[in-house]
Amino acid sequence: MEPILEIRGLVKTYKGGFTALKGVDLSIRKGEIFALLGPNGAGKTTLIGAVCGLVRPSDGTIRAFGQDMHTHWRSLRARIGLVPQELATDMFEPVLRSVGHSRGLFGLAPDPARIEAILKSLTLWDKRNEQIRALSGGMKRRVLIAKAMAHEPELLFLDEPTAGVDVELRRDMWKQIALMRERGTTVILTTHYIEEAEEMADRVGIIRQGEIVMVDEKDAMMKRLGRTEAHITLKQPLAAIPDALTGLPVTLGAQGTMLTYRGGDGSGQGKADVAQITKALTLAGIDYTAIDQRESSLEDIFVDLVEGRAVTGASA
Ligand SMILES: Nc1ncnc2c1ncn2[C@@H]1O[C@H](COP(=O)(O)OP(=O)(O)OP(=O)(O)O)[C@@H](O)[C@H]1O
Repeated sequence: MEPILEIRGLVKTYKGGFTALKGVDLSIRKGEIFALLGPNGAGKTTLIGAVCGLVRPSDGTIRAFGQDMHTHWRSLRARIGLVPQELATDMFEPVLRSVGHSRGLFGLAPDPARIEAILKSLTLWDKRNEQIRALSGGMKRRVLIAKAMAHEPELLFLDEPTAGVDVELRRDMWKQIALMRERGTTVILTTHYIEEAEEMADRVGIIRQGEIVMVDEKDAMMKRLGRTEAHITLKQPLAAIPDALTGLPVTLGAQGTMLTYRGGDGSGQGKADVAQITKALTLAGIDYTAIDQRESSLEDIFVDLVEGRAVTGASA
């Protein structure tokens, strides 16, 4: 199936000469939730801006719904929604009018029933007659989502949808996003909250310094890059790593009382290795008092990738 969005060789060099995107390739599948993860300044907002017409690309092509965005701009842009990080306009408008107005901007006829349903689903209906500026930060964010949903986009970008919102609202938003996906909307969200990507995304892309360093199914990424880390506290210090552990990724701490294992591949190999280590220690008569073992999360994987430690490979 043709991707719903296909970005090829996208470059953005800002006026001052800074290149924020260095030839990005990315394909988004219809109906998926795609999380674009990256640290501050990685180029996430620039990438979204290029697709939504807020940033003029310096080079590259963007195709949406099988057509070139540059040549079919108006008709394609109307099918794309954007929830930006902040609301720039409309502060003095009442909620209902502002959200309703979003349809008109994209040339759609008014649909009060739909607007009512959206506002109710975001628990904004009671606030419909209030000016947006009078709402709390979290409520303002809901208004942004409502505005983006109002014109029934097939492809929806959410730029840091839950930055600075409380846990309850974050969970609410995740539910909203899941609902949109159920209705067939393709969702691309940017986030630095790894938890958000881990919770929501089907696929994850990691962007660093204007380059996509990895794109993969979330589950596959965790499996492929997953690691087990185990710290084994020994009763008596050792002078060297026991022979029985030769060949395993084990280090001995400076005091000789802590054996650390870092290895595995997310497939269970790590756990098996740790079991083998403890068995070998017991057989060698080496006592230990504690084992602290954990599997790496998407967060660890992300930090490794961003710091350039992990091997990259998968492509868009
Ligand atoms: N208008 C601009 N002129 C010059 N440089 C810019 C402009 N907009 C962004 N940049 C630079 O481009 C780089 C990427 O910025 P961008 O906002 O896309 O990153 P981001 O990944 O969205 O970051 P954040 O997570 O902080 O929102 C940054 O170094 C930023 O300073």
